[in-house]
Amino acid sequence: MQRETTPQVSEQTIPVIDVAPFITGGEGASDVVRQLETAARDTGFFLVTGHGVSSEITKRLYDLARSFFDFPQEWKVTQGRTTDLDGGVAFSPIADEALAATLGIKTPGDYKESLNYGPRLKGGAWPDQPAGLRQAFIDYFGEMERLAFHLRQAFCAAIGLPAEYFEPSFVDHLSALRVINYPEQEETPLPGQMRAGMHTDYGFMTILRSEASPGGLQVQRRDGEWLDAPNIEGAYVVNIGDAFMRWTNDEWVSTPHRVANPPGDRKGSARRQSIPFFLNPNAGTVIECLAPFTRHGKAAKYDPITYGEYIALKTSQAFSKS
Ligand SMILES: O=C(O)CCC(=O)C(=O)O
Ligand SMILES: [Fe+2]
Repeated sequence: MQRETTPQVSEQTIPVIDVAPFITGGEGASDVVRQLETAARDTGFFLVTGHGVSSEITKRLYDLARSFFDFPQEWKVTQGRTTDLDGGVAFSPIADEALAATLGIKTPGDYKESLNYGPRLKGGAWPDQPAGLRQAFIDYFGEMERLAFHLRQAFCAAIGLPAEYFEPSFVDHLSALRVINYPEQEETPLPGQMRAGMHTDYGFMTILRSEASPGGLQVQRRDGEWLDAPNIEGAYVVNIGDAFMRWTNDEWVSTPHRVANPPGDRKGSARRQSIPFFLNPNAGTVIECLAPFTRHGKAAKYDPITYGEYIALKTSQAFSKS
């Protein structure tokens, strides 16, 4: 389904899509594919329900990460600070990262702290408390891999590619799982400082477990206005990343988003914890305009690049905030 014109801004919302008919292969699967495609072209953001992700595994990771963040700062900063272990953990303290730097915008570091893990990413030794933290990351990572597999297959159906087209790119994939704690803000943030500055995600797609809170996820519309992402219990927010946008010749969009500060009167009651899973292909994957996006005489906008080269560039930008 090819769209001829840019949608009117007023049509731009973040749809909620029940993906169960696609996953189970039932009636309505093609309707799911159509809804996903429309969302991926219009805002690049949608919520999914009917995804089959275990609520027990989600809750276990949420609760254990929360216990970790409750430990004193002096102890946390000694955890996961080396980078010599595949599948280790990395702790990133408040203001360590400024996401807006990836868009060339200079801001103070984001008002958040996070725990980061990927089976093929380097990190440090896991803390011995809270017990079960590592296993909770591993189990949730598995849940995300399963949902991501179904979504990739649906994307292939939407684009007109064989269902398994992307699978070689996800052998030994470089995906990352992050739990983010946005603490209550006792003090007024520095000028320009946000919970997470405006950015796009780097990779293929992100699957986010969000949380309703004053000061939450906002998505930028084409006219520059910010939409609050809806919060639906048990739903996941999915968005297209830059690498996939490039793969589709910019037809599927990676949309800027940010996490707003809580309003002044809610500073002390606005802790928020989110869990993004960044789905990334393996380093050798060549990102090169997919054939269906050069139909009708359209030219590929970008040269081929390996994902390894691409991610190295993006990451170095995010951590150079001075
Ligand atoms: O916490 C959120 O809701 C979004 C975080 C985010 O966009 C990111 O870490 O890339
Ligand atoms: Fe993001």
